Amino acid sequence: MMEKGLILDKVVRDFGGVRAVDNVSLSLRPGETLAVVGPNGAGKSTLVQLISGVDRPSSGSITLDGRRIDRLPPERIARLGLGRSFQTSRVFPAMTVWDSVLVGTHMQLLSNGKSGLLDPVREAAGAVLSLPFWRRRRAAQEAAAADVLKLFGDRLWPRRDQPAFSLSYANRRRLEIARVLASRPAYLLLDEPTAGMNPTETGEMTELLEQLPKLFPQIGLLVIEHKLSLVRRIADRVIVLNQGKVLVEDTPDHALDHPEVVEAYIGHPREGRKRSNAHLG
Ligand SMILES: Nc1ncnc2c1ncn2[C@@H]1O[C@H](COP(=O)(O)OP(=O)(O)OP(=O)(O)O)[C@@H](O)[C@H]1O
Repeated sequence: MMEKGLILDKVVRDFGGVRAVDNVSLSLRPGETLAVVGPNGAGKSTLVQLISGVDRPSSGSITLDGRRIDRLPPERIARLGLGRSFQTSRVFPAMTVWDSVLVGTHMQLLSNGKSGLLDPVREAAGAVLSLPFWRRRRAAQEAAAADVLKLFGDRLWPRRDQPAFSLSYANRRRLEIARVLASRPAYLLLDEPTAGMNPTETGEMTELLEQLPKLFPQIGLLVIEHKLSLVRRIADRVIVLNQGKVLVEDTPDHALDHPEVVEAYIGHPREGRKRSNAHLG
């Protein structure tokens, strides 16, 4: 039977003499939020690149819903249902907020298509002649785009006609997440979603991430994040990486209060939870 989930089995990535990812096994199931944390150089970014197909493991395997993906290019992996955001925002600068999110809804069509491609003649005819199938689909896409933009409160919806380049840094990051959400991925990989955000913006993003499993109950969320207070709030499970290896895998409180984890983060074992919280959020 097909095993549902994103599954890494003994994944290794060597760069010359440096083993950036060392025998990492993990699984993310539909409906689950998994956070991956670790100090600088732990291998988090390399892991993201491997899962999303930007880089290939030196050994080991990665499967998505039973299908090997570790030799597939990123766009194929995206069409199989893995959406991702980047550490720095990657939006189309001249496109409006609205059109950017509509592009996301279009990605969903591609991943639903059997071959991953739409019939160009039918599509062109639909658009030029405004055929019923095309109008119906367009209306559904517009409704989906509006729903996703409204998830971000008044941050994006009132700015929907603005080009992405005119947005603040935080709004560009929100837009990137909105676009990938609009593609309705089965699994969503968020690479430091609050990087560069101030405490208010981080708080809003935390609330949104808390809401996502309620809004999209089947989505599997994999979040790479430095802010451990956010991780404590959103994650069902936490994997702590250190020097490429899985140091601990547990519930947030157990994982983040584990003495080895505290030591890996701050260089010495902590003396009490209160003190560790000051460092570990
Ligand atoms: N392309 C590369 N060539 C050589 N070494 C690399 C390469 N990419 C990563 N590394 C090394 O692999 C190790 C893990 O790096 P990685 O960027 O994955 O860690 P990280 O946990 O994402 O760190 P940070 O939190 O600082 O982003 C580091 O020692 C890094 O120097």
